[in-house]
Amino acid sequence: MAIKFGRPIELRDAPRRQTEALASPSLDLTIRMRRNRKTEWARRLVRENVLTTNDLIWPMFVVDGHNTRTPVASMPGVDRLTVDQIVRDADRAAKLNIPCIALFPFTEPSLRDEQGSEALNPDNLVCQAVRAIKKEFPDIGVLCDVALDPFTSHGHDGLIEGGKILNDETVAVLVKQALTQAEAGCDVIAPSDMMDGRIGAIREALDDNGFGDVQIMSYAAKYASAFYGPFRDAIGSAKTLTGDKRTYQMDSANSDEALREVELDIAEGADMVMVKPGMPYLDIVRRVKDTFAMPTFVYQVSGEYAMIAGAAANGWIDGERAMMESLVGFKRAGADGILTYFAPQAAEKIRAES
Ligand SMILES: NCc1[nH]cc(CCC(=O)O)c1CC(=O)O
Ligand SMILES: [Mg+2]
Repeated sequence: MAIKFGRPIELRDAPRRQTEALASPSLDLTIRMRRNRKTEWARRLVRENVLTTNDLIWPMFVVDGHNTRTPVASMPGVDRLTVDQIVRDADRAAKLNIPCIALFPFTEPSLRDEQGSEALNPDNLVCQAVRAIKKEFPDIGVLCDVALDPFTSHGHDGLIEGGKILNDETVAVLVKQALTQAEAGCDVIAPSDMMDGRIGAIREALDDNGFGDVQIMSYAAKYASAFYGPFRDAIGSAKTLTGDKRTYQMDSANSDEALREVELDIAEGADMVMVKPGMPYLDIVRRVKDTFAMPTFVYQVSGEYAMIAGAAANGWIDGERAMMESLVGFKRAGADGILTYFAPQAAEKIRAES
């Protein structure tokens, strides 16, 4: 229906109501969009997208020690947790009906080396946390990040030689890291490293080693982003990172390239794909969902969290409303689920409103 001056063109020549000269100007509108917004019940009735707790994946930071929660300065409200505290928050996640949690370690600097060897230690923090969570709460999903940056002295996701990140050599290590995590009981392997070919290599190794049921969520379209800053504080790689990650993570100017990345990861065996970061890349989420109809996830990363939480802490925005608006925005863009540090707060809000 075409509209001209507020009247459908089809009605252009229909007789208009005779309005006497009114004190206030009255537009002769057939269509008034505001009718559907007039009350809360009407808004609820026409609402197109809903955020539920089923949409949330809660990322957590693990640190060595006992019974300690250490705040991450650049992520107000987020702590690094010792394994016992991780189990406590897993309990909270279960009670809030959050389906899945994601684990990231803060590795002791003395355990970091050029090769990221600690990634392959079956008793590293992530593996300890996975075992502890799975023992208490076998029904909650546990997702583990595959990449070397929490374990390398240089803070890169892969092996380096002469300043260059090696692709194929790194993939061989990532495969071992994934097997180590699967052995510990991880449900979802989530490679965030952006090496080429790692999804296929990990899928094959999982299948060959009796882990055919372990899922892969690929960080398929992951951009080189300034929004990862607070995360690097949280895992302690911000200070040590040499250079940037632009030779392996995507250029933020690109969109078609994201589709090629996602297509390859699907072909290599990814069960779910992810776009990261979130808010500046909603167009990518929409294209990926429309093109592939895959379970599509989005990561609202640390810098996005920090922007909202930081502004809210200063009283500059209503943090709770900004949080919910940003999260439903991901649903509107086509995401099936969201990795977000707001997961517990959002779940509590959803529960309070239902
Ligand atoms: N493999 C690293 C990794 N896995 C998840 C994040 C970022 C998450 C966030 O910022 O919240 C990063 C950062 C990076 O690539 O440097
Ligand atoms: Mg790729």
